[in-house]
Amino acid sequence: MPHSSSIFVLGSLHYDIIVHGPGRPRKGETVTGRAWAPKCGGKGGNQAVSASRAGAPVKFIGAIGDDDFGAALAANLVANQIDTSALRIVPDENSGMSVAIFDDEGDYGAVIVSGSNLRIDLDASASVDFARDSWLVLQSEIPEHINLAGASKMRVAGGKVILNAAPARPVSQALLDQVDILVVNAIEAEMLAGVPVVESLDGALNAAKKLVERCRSVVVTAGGDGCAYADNDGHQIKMTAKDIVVASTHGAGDEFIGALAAALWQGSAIDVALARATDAAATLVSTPEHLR
Ligand SMILES: OC[C@H]1O[C@H](O)[C@H](O)[C@@H]1O
Repeated sequence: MPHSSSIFVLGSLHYDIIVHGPGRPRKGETVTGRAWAPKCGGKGGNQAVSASRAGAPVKFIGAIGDDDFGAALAANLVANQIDTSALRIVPDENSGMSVAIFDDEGDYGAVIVSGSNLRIDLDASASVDFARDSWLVLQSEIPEHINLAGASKMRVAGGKVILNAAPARPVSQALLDQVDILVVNAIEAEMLAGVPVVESLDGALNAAKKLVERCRSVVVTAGGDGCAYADNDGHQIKMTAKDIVVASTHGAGDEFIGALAAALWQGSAIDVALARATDAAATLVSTPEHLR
């Protein structure tokens, strides 16, 4: 494995506010919550931190506003040994942010405001030096044309591309043609496959087999059950997750993606990489937010 290669995460940074309350308020209602906590997030940021903690060198390509939230998001990347030389400050825009409201059952709903994440400028990031044996990790929280430009550039350089098509939105075939591994959950799989997907290991495998018509290889996650993989060489894997007590599922998919990318960058075979990703997500989900 050449030392010049890295994992590049091109994506979103959000300053997350996590609210724990009795549930989401209805129209016109004010409810009293139990606790709140700030957290550095965004699917891109979370995946970068996960990959770095799993032992890979990570460079982040993104954009923050010139505000305290942006400064905190950048500092969090640096604290996690992530190279921020391709992180741009957009002077006239707010940093991205998200509010997630958890109910007492541990389920949540969230609102994200993209802000500076919509202003990522790949061309202005002179320090983006994609190389052979590198991996590019993308999500669906930034404009698709930026994902497509990044994916095309990485493929030309001879590297590999992972697209976590989250949150659910349509993805063009032009982008999927540049992707080596597509990772989706059941909801995202339904949108991309155009058929209902049952959240179970068998449901995930069926969806992965269907989505291979659109992308070379596909991972469909199935929550606490694990995940399934299929590729256009006919390989299929069902990976069972270990039983855990759920503390919070917030960011579980991101932990999975980061660990998957790190394992693949380290040269692991896909079955080993999926096992590591599944374990990493289970560990995160069983760890209370304040201990992460
Ligand atoms: O996957 C969790 C992430 O999604 C949203 O982007 C939030 O910012 C949060 O950190």
